[in-house]
Amino acid sequence: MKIFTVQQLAEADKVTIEKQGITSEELMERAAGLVFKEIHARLNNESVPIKIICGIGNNGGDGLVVGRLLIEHGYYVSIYVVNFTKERSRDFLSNYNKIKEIGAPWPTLLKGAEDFPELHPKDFVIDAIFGIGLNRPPEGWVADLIHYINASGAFILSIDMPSGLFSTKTPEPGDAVIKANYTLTFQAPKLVYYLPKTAEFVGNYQVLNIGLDYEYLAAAPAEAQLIDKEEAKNLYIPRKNFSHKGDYGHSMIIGGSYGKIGSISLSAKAALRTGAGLVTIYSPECGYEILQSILPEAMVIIDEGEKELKNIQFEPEPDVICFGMGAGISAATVKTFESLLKKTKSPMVIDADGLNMLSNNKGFLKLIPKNSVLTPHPKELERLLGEWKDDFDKLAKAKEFTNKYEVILVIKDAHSITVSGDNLYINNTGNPGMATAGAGDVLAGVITSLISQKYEPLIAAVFATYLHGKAGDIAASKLSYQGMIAGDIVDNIGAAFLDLFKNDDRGME
Ligand SMILES: NC(=O)C1=CN([C@@H]2O[C@H](COP(=O)(O)OP(=O)(O)OC[C@H]3O[C@@H](n4cnc5c(N)ncnc54)[C@H](OP(=O)(O)O)[C@@H]3O)[C@@H](O)[C@H]2O)[C@H](O)CC1
Ligand SMILES: [K+]
Repeated sequence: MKIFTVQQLAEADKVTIEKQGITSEELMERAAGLVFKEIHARLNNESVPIKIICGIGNNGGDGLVVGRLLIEHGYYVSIYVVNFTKERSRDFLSNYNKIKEIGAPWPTLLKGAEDFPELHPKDFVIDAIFGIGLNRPPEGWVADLIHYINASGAFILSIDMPSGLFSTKTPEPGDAVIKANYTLTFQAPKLVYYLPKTAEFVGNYQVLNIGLDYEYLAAAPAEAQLIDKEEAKNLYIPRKNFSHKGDYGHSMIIGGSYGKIGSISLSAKAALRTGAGLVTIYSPECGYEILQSILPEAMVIIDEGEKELKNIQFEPEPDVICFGMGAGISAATVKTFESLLKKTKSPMVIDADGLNMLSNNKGFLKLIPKNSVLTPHPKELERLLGEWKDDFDKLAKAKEFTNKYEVILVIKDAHSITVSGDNLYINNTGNPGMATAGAGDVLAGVITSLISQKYEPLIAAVFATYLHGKAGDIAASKLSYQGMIAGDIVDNIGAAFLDLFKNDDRGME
């Protein structure tokens, strides 16, 4: 699903009104009508006190429409208007008048802290103060009102955006931003729903399709792509009936050191479970017996170093090399990594200590084969890119980095983001149970395996991140967030593939 900028959504609004021959008020009625429908379906005429806090723009207008429809359906509703200015949007005003037309009392005007409504933990608060029109931080008593709503303990449903949350910057601690339990948003999710410092304000969310002009949206370049099952399914390459292991490539997993052999075994097992034809593990000598006994499906080549990699030499050349898990950063390992980078021509996957070595030796960056996939977690990313001001600055720096070195970055987080040039792919699978040792090693193995099966490196990165998260979700559904470990992610990669085609007649082919 495409994620658009606020400017694109405003433009889509205009185009829709023109092409569909409707008024902006009709579009508001349509959009807010969908919000009402969702609330009605959930509350099912329950007699919960509903308090709608409206601004004076179109977000407030949405709040008024929702209020009118709820009143007409017999709900117990109080509507408030935050009077931070005398200005009113046109569609706000016409819907303000409609409240009177249905015989309901006028909304209560809030002019300062003395007017704040009483709020109780059992109330259902609808936040319609600011939407995507926010253009400066809320101040004074309006900011206090936002803090007051947050502190009430009531259930908060935000319309379109939690009020006070900008679409292009992250709040500072203490800023006035509604902390929603749920957000109902129009047409497309917003980038801030997925970033570490902003997602917490959004709560759970749902996207309501308000029928904005399809042609405009299809042609508009996406700010980012959200990767869900539909998108992931389109990336899948079916396996041929007449094929052999050579068709699915040879992955080589290089890494490990004394006490950290488990990491490469997880990557290798993940590569096998993702469908690689052949997997070779290249390890220090101390890994030989361990790896041969725990993973009979993999071949093992050992380095001359007993406890660490010292002189990486192998034959034949694999289709793809994954480097770094558990490798350590000793001087000898750094040196042999440098020569590996110099002699490798095809895209690599670089993870963990491989990334640390790149950060410590920035001169290595230009040696990375084009189109390689780097998979840093936030700390590793910071070492690579330097400090950033906020999540937006981080993404700008990441784009610059991938452009400069012609590589692909998978920024691992709750919503991992794959960055390639100016393109962002936001993953929508995964869960907090995956914050566990070895989960990253598994991801590196999945990406490697897909590249060996001739997926383009960018597609491999995006698809692997989806599958890895889905495998984690399936593992968590059986074992809990706490009880799952990285090996369980590996064990459910197959189920993640099957899930792609659940309820689909075509099956996996
Ligand atoms: N296509 C769609 O997605 C549709 C969206 N709808 C809804 O419309 C809002 C956006 O409405 P808009 O009127 O543009 O803006 P807001 O309601 O978010 O804000 C209103 C005005 O408030 C002023 N403002 C901004 N920041 C502050 C602040 N910190 N303090 C005080 N005032 C502020 C600003 O006006 P100024 O002239 O004062 O600058 C805003 O314009 C969208 O989110 C949806 O809810 C439609 O209903 C349907 C289609
Ligand atoms: K809002």
